Amino acid sequence: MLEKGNISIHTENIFPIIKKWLYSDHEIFLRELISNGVDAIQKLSLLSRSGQYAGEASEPEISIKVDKEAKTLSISDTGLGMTAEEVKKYINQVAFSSAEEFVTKFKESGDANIIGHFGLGFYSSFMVSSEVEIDTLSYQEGAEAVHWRCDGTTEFELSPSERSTVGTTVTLHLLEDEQEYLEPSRIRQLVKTYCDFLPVPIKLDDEVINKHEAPWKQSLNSLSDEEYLEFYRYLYPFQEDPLLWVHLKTDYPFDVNGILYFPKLKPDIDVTKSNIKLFCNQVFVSDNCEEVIPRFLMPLRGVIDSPDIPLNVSRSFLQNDRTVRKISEYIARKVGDSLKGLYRTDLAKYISSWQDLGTFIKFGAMNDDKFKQQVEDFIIFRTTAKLGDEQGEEAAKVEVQTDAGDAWSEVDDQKVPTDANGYYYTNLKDYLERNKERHENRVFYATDEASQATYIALHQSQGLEVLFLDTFIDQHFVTFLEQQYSDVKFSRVDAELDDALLDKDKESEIVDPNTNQTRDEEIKSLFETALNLPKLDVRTEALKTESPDTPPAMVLLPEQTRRMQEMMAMMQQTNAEFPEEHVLLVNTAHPLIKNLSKLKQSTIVQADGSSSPAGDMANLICQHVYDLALMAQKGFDANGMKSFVERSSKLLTQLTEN
Ligand SMILES: Nc1ncnc2c1ncn2[C@@H]1O[C@H](COP(=O)(O)OP(=O)(O)OP(=O)(O)O)[C@@H](O)[C@H]1O
Repeated sequence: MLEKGNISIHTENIFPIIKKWLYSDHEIFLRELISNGVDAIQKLSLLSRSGQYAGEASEPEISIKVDKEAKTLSISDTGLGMTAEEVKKYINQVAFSSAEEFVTKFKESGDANIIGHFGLGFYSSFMVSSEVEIDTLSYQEGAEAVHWRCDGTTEFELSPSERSTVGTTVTLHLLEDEQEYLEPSRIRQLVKTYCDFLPVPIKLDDEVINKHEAPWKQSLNSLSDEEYLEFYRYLYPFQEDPLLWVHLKTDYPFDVNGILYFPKLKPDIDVTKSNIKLFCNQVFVSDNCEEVIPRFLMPLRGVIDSPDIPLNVSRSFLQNDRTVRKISEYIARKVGDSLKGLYRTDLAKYISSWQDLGTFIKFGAMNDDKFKQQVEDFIIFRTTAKLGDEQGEEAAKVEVQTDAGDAWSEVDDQKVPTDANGYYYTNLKDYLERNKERHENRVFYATDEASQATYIALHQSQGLEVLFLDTFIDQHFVTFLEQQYSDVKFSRVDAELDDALLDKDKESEIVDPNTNQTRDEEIKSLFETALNLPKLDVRTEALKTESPDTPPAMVLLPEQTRRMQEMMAMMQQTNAEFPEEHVLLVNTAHPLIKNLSKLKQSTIVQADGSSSPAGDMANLICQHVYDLALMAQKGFDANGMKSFVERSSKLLTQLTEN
């Protein structure tokens, strides 16, 4: 027996406390022991490279052996080993003092989250073992192999060892409850989870069981697209391929490596849960990076590896840590840069990915001012403008000299790209610039192509450009944009009609010498009487377009009223009801309305005050016109549809009777 002694540990009953609180995380012991082995291997290779170790270094490897009979699990490395003095210093003092520190911290904070992140290192082996042995031979010249044994009390034994190769073997005598770690499948699973990307081969019964290449550690230009995709498929099997990716790599002022992927997003992305795997020096730490990356980056996937992210601290500490904040800003900036890069170099791909990228980018812009500044010119909107038709022709005229230098040929690769459905896209700046002359600082937008088709068509017929803001985030995004660009007003196509759509020059002839009513006033009161809806605002205007599709009337929802309604509905978590207060704009230029006016003039008020059949008919037609306008705006619910059908039949009957 070489030496017997007492491990200096001041916190009494430390074992039961740690065993209890670490219960759910027992498995991390393997990660800790393997990473100690990898550290030792890297230290030896450093010594060898700097000429401080001239001996023969064995092939770097970690070897795991299971002895089911003896109920032992051993982890061997070909690292630098330890002398007896080092065992006393590093194992008895350092390893155990980190355990002590853990208990103190745990007592202070009472935060169970620190457990998972706490590198208990060597000490964690006692969570699963009744006894732990170390056999180690230091690389140092003349060093003697040492055997250390401890049964989980504060007593240890140090004696000579048979070991003849430089390196360390840690042997665990597994507790009765922990025999699962004798199963090779369990060991494989743990290695795959925590140690897959460690830079050293890890062998189980002589077979390498880790991937041992970490793609994110490779230099930026060394990976092919196929390799990035392969890595993604490895991390997220059975998922659709990602749209694009960013390779992060910096070592100053902090050390961060990683690959982040933009997945194809479901419309209902969960922005509260991160899918990014956090590593520390290639050792897997956690499946989420919620404290480390900005919230808007949560939908991204991939890996972030940084030894500069403190792991042995609580969540709130992490969120307030300066380095972590800087890292988070760095990641956001890199993501912004990569989007910018794609926009500039491959607009067609950018547009085709917009469906998935858009929500994410808008969310980011709303949440992070720096990100917004980076991406604002790359936030694009589907537009009704036929950008390609104008610019495409121009582009087609561009001629370049061919390689031979003797001929000029036309190229049309400058064509404005569209999405798969042939739609064009624009950013806000270009939209405002293009439409400056006609409607300065005013943006017309639609939120639903189908239900707002009439309104969109009307705008298009007068050459007014409409943007589509039709994803779930756009309602907030419009408000956000108006705050950002305080001069710019957004109005939905059905909110009010621009002067460009109205014929303001038509004369207002007086039609009734008795009442002095103009034709417009007469139509207005005709509708008001027929509909009898006090909250409805009936307005008359002559719509400009000559197209036969121009409707006889349209329902308008003033922008602010509608937004209030939507906000209230959102707060109460209901669907916005169709507001009773809306505008019925009657198109006096429409033949139907002109005829209606004539029909009205033929109305005879009878002696008992009731109107003649012609008056009835005028009323019914007013109803019908209003119904059609409503239908173009929102459709009917069941009751609405029933009365619509009833009224229609009544009207048609009357028409056929006459
Ligand atoms: N396999 C090994 N080969 C050589 N030295 C080792 C080995 N395992 C542990 N040591 C020494 O013991 C020390 C304490 O190890 P321990 O795992 O408790 O803490 P750590 O690795 O320093 O930190 P952490 O708590 O992050 O794991 C190490 O710093 C190292 O010097």
